Amino acid sequence: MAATTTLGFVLPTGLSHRRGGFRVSVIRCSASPLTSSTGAAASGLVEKPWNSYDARLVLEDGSIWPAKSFGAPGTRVAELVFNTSLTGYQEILTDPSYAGQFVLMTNPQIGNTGVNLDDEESEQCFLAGLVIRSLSISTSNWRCTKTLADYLIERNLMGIYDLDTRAITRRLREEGSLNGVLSTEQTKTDEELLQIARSWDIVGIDLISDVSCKSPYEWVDKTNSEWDFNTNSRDGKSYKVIAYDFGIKHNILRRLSSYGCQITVVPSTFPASEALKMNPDGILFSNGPGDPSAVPYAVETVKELLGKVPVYGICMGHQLLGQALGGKTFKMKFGHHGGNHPVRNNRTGQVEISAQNHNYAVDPASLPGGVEVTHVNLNDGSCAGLSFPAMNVMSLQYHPEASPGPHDSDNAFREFIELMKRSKQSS
Ligand SMILES: NC(=O)CC[C@H](N)C(=O)O
Repeated sequence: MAATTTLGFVLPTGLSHRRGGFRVSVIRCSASPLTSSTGAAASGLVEKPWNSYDARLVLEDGSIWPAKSFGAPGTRVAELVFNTSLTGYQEILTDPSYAGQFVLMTNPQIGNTGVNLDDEESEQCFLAGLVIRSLSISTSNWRCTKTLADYLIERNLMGIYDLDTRAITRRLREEGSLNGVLSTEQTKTDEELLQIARSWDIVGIDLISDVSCKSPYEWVDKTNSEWDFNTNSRDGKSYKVIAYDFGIKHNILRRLSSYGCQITVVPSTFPASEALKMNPDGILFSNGPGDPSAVPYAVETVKELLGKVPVYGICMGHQLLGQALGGKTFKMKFGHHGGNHPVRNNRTGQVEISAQNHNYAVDPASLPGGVEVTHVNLNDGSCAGLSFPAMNVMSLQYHPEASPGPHDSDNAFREFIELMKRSKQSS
């Protein structure tokens, strides 16, 4: 049955939603603009120092969010997630784990520190677009080399503002993650965009192959000496580590390097047999985008390495390890994205405030005996870390390297060094 929308459109019949349960009508939602480029003097508002034009965010539940664009033009489909970090938008923009996603920042004002070359977490921006309430009218920071708007345009990345990010976040918390379409194309109707959002899915897609490096390389950069910390616990020894790049963030490599690791980064498809021939002291499985159950080849590689050498998994790496140990992963309602997630370290009883970015998790009930849940997310009780001492395995669902976020969990890098040291001594 065709349905009439609030705008008087008639939705094409057969526009049924794949998950069901959503309202069929298209609903236009609005947020009063915080800035204006037309009649600025008359209204008393400040003239914006960027070019903006109309844009829309259309969500698969039928809600339409008129907005202004400050980034690249175009039409993109992706999964919308919200991030509660107060700052660190540049690290978020360059975190390859966000491939296939739009990131909505809950902090209402973004852009005031601009961007710089040092805070990049990878060479590229892989996410599909940035959604914010308000773009800072002025940019001021001693490290700033460019405004956020110029950066997005240069990287052909979409960015929109002037929409009610608080209302959208509440919707995501209630309904769960939603697919959506961001568009600046006025020729496309709301219904066409809705159709695109509803016929796309992130589940079951291998997003790792697009973000992984194409050939092995050596990594040497440490954390800048001015900003390094936890330096007392270093023993000056060097450990040879192979880092599997499933979308690796540079700060994982900087922290490993600061702790004395000599690192070779290898592509996601690098054969386990070749990795073992390089005789590493340890192997790191990195973070990465998308559905961990959609990359069985990576799980196979992890399985082949288990028990041969100490291994450390971070986020996607943790999820691959969970599967390689015999467990299952599942999609969470809206995931964890932010720099303020409390995690309990079950071994010490201490609580760490952690940086997180994931939509999937390992189901601890699916894991075999002997695998220990070492960390628990205190917001929802989900599994945040694993250990399997018999095979020298450790993993975290979150980001001990921060960037952006607190450094409470940095000690996990020292634990990996200890694991490699003990294994070396006993062999
Ligand atoms: N940061 C990551 O490695 C993300 C892991 C995975 N893609 C998820 O969303 O759960």
